[in-house]
Amino acid sequence: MNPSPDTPLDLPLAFIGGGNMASALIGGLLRQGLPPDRIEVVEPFEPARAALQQDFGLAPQPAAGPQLAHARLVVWAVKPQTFAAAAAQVRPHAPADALHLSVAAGITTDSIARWLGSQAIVRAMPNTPALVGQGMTGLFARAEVGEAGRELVEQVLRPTGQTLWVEREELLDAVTALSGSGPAYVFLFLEAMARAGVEMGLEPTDAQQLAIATFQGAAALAARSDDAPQLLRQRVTSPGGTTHAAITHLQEAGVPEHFIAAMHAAQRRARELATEFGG
Ligand SMILES: NC(=O)c1ccc[n+]([C@@H]2O[C@H](COP(=O)([O-])OP(=O)(O)OC[C@H]3O[C@@H](n4cnc5c(N)ncnc54)[C@H](OP(=O)(O)O)[C@@H]3O)[C@@H](O)[C@H]2O)c1
Ligand code: PRO
Repeated sequence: MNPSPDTPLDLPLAFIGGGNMASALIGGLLRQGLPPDRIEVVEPFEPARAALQQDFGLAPQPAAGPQLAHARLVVWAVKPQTFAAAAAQVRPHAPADALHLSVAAGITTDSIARWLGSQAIVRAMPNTPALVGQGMTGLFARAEVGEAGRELVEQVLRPTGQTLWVEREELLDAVTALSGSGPAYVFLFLEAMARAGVEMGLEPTDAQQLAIATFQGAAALAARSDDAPQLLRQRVTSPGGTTHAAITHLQEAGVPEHFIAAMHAAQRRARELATEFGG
């Protein structure tokens, strides 16, 4: 279980839950050359099973059973609310030495270890741009997970975008508030910018193109530049100009503070999920 980065992944995997996040990861694995018959999926929702079959040629099953007996890696892509019940169904069938990778928000590795009777657990917090290979995933491994296990997880996630390991598990709640939920903040801004553009007379498709290209361009500039975002912002803001008018309006309305408070709310919710559903 120690594949090099260039070796195509070829080991039996199981996904528990076959919804949005599972599909993003499975798409990446198949693009890497993993044969579809190496992937088992447990997914009780029939339309989700049909989509996995049609999109990826998989044969998902509605319930856990002997099909999980050979899984080397078990990926947990169920909602926090259903994790405990799913773990009780899977535990009798998953191999004792399998590595477990959870993408569930909030649910701690202590809870998962208790539910599964295993210490070999990595927690991941991906985001939906994983679907187009531009995701950002925060990772935390329990002390019992060795280097080979970490490398396996990185290989599974490589086609979905970037990864970042954190040393303390609680930091995953901050990752969740920032990059896990983050695409929704960006989409909210995109909606508002495009709506304003339409109010000012632009065609909806033109407004959308302008808004999306602006996000892509600004993000690419920030990623490639050595300068801080604050300096990049100042370069757009001519004294007494249009940007100054807009930024002044946002600051007077307290938008930056509200935005920071919103992210703290997301972090708090991640902690609440742990206590509500990790018992
Ligand atoms: N979406 C995101 O942006 C995002 C980002 C990072 C992390 N996550 C995490 O990823 C996890 C999955 O989120 P998602 O957006 O992919 O949700 P989703 O699309 O609803 O997928 C979860 C799937 O799990 C199925 N399921 C429920 N009980 C099950 C069981 N006992 N065994 C197997 N499968 C079961 C659900 O079926 P039913 O619909 O029938 O219940 C559903 O199809 C969550 O824990 C979330 O915190 C999501
Ligand atoms: N989607 C999940 C949620 O909203 C976790 C981060 C993104 O709870």
